[in-house]
Amino acid sequence: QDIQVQPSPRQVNVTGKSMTIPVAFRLVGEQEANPHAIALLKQFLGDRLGTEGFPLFVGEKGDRAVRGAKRLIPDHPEGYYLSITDKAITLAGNDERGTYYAARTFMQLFHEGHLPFVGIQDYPDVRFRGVVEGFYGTPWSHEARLRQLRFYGENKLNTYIYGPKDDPFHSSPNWRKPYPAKEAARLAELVKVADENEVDFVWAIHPGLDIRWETSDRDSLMAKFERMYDLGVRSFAVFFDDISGEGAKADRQVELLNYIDDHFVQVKPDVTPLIVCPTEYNKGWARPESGYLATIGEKLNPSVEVMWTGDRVISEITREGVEWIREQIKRPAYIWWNFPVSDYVRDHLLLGEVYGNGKDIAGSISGFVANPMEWAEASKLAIYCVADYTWNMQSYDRSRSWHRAIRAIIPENVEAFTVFARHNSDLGENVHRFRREESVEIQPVAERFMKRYREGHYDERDFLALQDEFERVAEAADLLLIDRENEALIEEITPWLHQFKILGDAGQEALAMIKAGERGDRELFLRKYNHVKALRKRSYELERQFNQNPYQPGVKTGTTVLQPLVLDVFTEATERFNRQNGTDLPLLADYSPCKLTTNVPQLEHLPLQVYPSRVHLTPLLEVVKWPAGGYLQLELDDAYRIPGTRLNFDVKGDLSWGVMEVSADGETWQTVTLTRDARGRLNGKWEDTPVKFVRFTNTGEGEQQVYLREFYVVFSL
Ligand SMILES: CC(=O)N[C@H]1c2[nH]c(C(=O)Nc3ccccc3)c[n+]2[C@H](CO)[C@@H](O)[C@@H]1O
Repeated sequence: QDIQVQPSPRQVNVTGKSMTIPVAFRLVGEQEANPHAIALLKQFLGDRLGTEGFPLFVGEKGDRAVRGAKRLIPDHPEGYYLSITDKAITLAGNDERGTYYAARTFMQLFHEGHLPFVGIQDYPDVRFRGVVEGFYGTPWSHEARLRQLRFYGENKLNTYIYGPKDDPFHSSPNWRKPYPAKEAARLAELVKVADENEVDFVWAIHPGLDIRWETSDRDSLMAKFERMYDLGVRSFAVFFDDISGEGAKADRQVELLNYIDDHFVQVKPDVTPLIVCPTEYNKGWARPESGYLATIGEKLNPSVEVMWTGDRVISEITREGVEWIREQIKRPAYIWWNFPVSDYVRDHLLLGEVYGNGKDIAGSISGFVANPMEWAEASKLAIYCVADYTWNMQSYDRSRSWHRAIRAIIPENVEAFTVFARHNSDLGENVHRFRREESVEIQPVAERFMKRYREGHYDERDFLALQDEFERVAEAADLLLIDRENEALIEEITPWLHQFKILGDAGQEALAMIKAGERGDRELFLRKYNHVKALRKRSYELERQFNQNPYQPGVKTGTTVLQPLVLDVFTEATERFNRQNGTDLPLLADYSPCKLTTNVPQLEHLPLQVYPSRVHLTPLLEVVKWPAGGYLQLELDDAYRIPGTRLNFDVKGDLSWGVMEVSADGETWQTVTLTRDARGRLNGKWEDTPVKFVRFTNTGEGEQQVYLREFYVVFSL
């Protein structure tokens, strides 16, 4: 009998027998047991609960109701013993949270009108498990946070750290100020719901950007913690990440932290250990010569938890890595795992499996919290898997957990969401060089197909497999776009679903180009060719319309395997068509809002990096010989304001020989004033009237030799 419990329990003894769910239950131990566990059971059992009925014994170790199970309760924090027999049900916690978790497990055992006869002894590997809302970008909404806390209760996660970088009352400028009444009331509600779900609501403060090491700021911080305590907060953190200067000084930080610990945490009867995110929070940044970590290890009160992101800011957590930091800080590290956070790849969704962290780290860490995406519902896939991983590492199975997560999050559209998540998991190139697998199953088929297609003899089975995958992509997008069971999730991912639909259609049409070309059906080929180009333009327009942000605007999907495959098939099929028909159809499927024309030979084939609201010329390493009268012109697909142009030719002295101009019609031109910044770059802007053309011309007498270090144009409607 497959007992499926999330997270995977440690020890399960099944008899293979079960009973029909009793029509009535009788709670025994209600007065002594964890009231949240009792409330949960009452809500779940509803009118099955009465004074008569099948006995359900609930309580903590030492309570009368479960004294018979005392020896069977695991002696671990949050551990529990659960037993279902034909005589009675026992839910016995080693502590209050253990009882709550026993109730959560009990609820999962109801299956198709039956309850299995089972004995479970269970407890978590990692002491503190959960989420740190610690990303840059739009903080989660209040409703999203409420849903998160209930999700953590369902998945035995016991920690939520509130630390959104862009909350001005968490960080600068208002960390010293109390929250306004409305925000304060919302935080109080979050604390209440967290408590009901046995989650520690940890309020974090991020003072380091402008803290002054004076009594006044220390008192401001203590006062803020008192305000948060009045709202019900019983767990606190101080984040010193991503700061420099005065705020980054280890001895000052330690002095403040020890003061808080001594005069607030240790004084209050019900506050959990203080947590700090240090400034040197990963090994890549740790500088032994700075003595920063040594100061933390030697001088910071041992009761203070110290966070750590691993060998790098974004990295997999290894046994070697956690042992190293444990030596430095003289205590087990409290892991801040930067996944599935996507605030540095905001155009991507990270919906893939949770993998790469050691299964042997439990004994060397005190906590493990995941930093999620700004997309709260979409982050639940990874959070569900982190709950499974941190509860029972040895039994963690990345694929099993991921599939279960999808079924838990969107049970009515499992297949469609599985297809969608499979192709939305890698980050693409990024500043942290952190990558994830994507499109794993179809990748070898795609690679083999393209190789053999280019060689002139692809396998029809590969063709059909790819066609089937693109059909599934298109189907999945449409099914999910009409899904109403998890509207909050669909609302978050809708831009990506539209992009996914376009990808599915474009893939099918690109493959149809191959068949049309093979049959010599020119008319059909051209129809498919034009359809793919239209789809790519729609994709571009969608990128400009949704998810606009100053960092990675736009909507990327299938970027590791499927998108490149569409472009490769399109190009190869078009090249063959051109050869067979003596035509010169452009080979690029990608729509570009910008066309480059120039009479400077070295710039003729310069690739453009086109983003939803700016276009960059690819820098050149060699010297560019720019003749007198030489020009470089960008023609945009529409009329735009040009809030920013920048060029850096790395030339000393002024650029009096050149002029930057704009035009609405390509006939009448206006000069753009360029000002040199501290780094010698020339910046300009044109916001008076929308223009379609931007050009730079050598209006001097002779050839100029420059380095094309940087040339970009920012445009906005
Ligand atoms: C501890 C930590 O990761 N802090 C922040 C953080 N900091 C960084 C940096 O890369 N910080 C950095 C890099 C270079 C120079 C200064 C700061 C990444 N992240 C996370 C992912 O983007 C972000 O969500 C998080 O708030």
